[in-house]
Amino acid sequence: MKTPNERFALSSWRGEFLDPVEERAYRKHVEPMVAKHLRTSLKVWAGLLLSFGFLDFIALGWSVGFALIMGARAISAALLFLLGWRLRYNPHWATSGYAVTAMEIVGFLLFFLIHFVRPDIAIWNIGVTLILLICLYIFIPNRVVLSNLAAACGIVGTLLCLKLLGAEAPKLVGVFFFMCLPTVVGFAAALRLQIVQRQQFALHSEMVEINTSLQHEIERRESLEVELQKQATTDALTGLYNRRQYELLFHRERERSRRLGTRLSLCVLDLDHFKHINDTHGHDVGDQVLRHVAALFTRKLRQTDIVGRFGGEEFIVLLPETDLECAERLVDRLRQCLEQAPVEADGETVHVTATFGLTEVEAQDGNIEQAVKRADRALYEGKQSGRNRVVTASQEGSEDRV
Ligand SMILES: Nc1nc2c(ncn2[C@@H]2O[C@H](COP(=O)(O)OP(=O)(O)OP(=O)(O)O)[C@@H](O)[C@H]2O)c(=O)[nH]1
Repeated sequence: MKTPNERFALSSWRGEFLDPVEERAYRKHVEPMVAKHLRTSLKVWAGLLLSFGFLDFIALGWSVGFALIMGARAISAALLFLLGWRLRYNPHWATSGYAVTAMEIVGFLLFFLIHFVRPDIAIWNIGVTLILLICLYIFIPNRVVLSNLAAACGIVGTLLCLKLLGAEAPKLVGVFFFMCLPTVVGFAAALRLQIVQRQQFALHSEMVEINTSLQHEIERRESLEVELQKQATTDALTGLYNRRQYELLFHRERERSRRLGTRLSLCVLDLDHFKHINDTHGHDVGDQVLRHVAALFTRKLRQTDIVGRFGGEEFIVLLPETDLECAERLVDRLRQCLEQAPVEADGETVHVTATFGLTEVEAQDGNIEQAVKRADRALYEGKQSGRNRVVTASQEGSEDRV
């Protein structure tokens, strides 16, 4: 794993990232903006080329020389427009810099023609070359190496043209130094700009990475919180509410039924001879039976009914908006369902029954314990009188239902 300093190290003379992966990422990042600016620059370049033809016409009139220069201008402008159009579909050409470098070299070659057709404006031609040299570093975005190459073509070509037109060595040396000046200035400015832009990109990338890892950390902590919350409120084996959570839900439901004046019933149930199931079929099968019971009750009851596991093989069901009579019918249906739905576990069929103790939550019940105690008493009676039955706890005593 590279450190940020290694990843974002820059070449001091190319002004590009030494790491090719980072350089590619940077170019991709700036591609749309660079391609847009380059397209505008190419249009301006082509417009200037064509409009300067007017000066040639004033100097040369309708002549072979004018036709040659205008032809060269028209070819250059057409190539510039073509490149601008292709950039729309290949925006990476802008950041790679090769296409525009080739265009500049072709442009220089056509420009050299003017030296021969209009030797009368040699000083003007050299002046324009000086401006072109500095423009190169703007036209080839983010690639000073390629700008240097195009500038070298421009300088060597201009000197060659002047030599062919008979310029002496001192003049050539003077022009050479003169042309080096904008080249050095353009190179230094572009290199500095390139380095600063890439440094900004490096900072931006680091920020994005830090943000992303922070986001992941937040998500991890959120899911951990959800998991902890689940562990704190539910029973790991059955997924039902545990005793602690059940007490909170009981209080909420009791308050609601008091406020709305509705009835609330509570049922405690205990599987019959569960120890025997464990001893005969093993603890794993016993666990499967507990899960089966939890799933069956959750499926058969309403969404508003609340099922919990109070530990061991004891379950509790809270039935909002249900009076004792309705609750008794409903719980007896549950009892029958359980009796008629044996558990298929590890190739064995295990018949399960349960005994249910039922009570209605009363106004004077301060907490769940009082209601559970009544239901437990009824449950105990049910166990005593033969199991697999619903026993209702009432003020006077308990009523049996088998
Ligand atoms: N497999 C399994 N067994 C459990 C779990 N919790 C408690 N038990 C077992 O449940 C059995 C409860 O046995 P008892 O309290 O004697 O009750 P019982 O055998 O159902 O008898 P009655 O309630 O009188 O019908 C014990 O053997 C416990 O070990 C559990 O999470 N998984």
